[in-house]
Amino acid sequence: MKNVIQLLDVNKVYKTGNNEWVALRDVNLNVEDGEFIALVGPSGSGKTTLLNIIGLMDSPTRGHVVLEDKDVTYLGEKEKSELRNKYIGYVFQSYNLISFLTVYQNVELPLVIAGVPEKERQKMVEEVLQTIPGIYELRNKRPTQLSGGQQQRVAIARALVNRPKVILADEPTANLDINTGKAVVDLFKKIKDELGITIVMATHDLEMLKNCDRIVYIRDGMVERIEKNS
Ligand SMILES: Nc1ncnc2c1ncn2[C@@H]1O[C@H](COP(=O)(O)OP(=O)(O)OP(=O)(O)O)[C@@H](O)[C@H]1O
Repeated sequence: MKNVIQLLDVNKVYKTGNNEWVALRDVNLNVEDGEFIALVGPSGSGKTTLLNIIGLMDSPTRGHVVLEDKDVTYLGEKEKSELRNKYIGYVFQSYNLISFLTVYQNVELPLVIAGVPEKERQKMVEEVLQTIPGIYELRNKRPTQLSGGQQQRVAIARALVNRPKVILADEPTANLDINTGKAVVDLFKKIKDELGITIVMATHDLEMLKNCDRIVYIRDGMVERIEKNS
């Protein structure tokens, strides 16, 4: 199987004043095309830092990030942002929907930013609203009129709309009750199975691991162990 993401000896050191904090130490990880990976670890272990580095929102202090055979570690900002738009969809704990836009407009926004013509946008938004169960009928509502689970589904639709290769999800179930959280993880599994999209999800909730292919345990910025899910 082809690797979509490779992390090679990735280190991240944050400097604040005279203090240094090593957030990631020599992280090596390969993610295969179409895999569903969970990053698990306690608060402060480095999960968000790792997702930000994979998602080209932050750079490692040392080491390399390779996306589909291309070393992207030291690309310029412009190239990184182009890759981000075309390659990666993000899902956050707090949904990050824009409150004065409708569901439809929130999902459409990445396409507006990417300059996709209106006709094509309409087709792509309609398609993704139909792919994610239970949100098509909400398309004219605003985020504040939706439940947490519905908002997260809209955020997932927004992450999917530009047909990314990879979805990065940072604690996507943390604000949801257990059943709604499990439904969101089931949805990731469906997206992986039906669309072949690679998913990397950070979570500290061991109840959310059932659908994952591999579980990467992170502790103190290091990969402690990797387990295959049976
Ligand atoms: N910009 C920053 N400046 C300094 N230290 C930082 C910065 N961002 C993160 N850190 C530190 O790096 C460590 C890893 O943080 P990170 O957010 O990646 O952990 P996490 O596993 O995602 O935690 P949580 O589950 O609480 O979100 C933490 O100790 C954090 O305080």
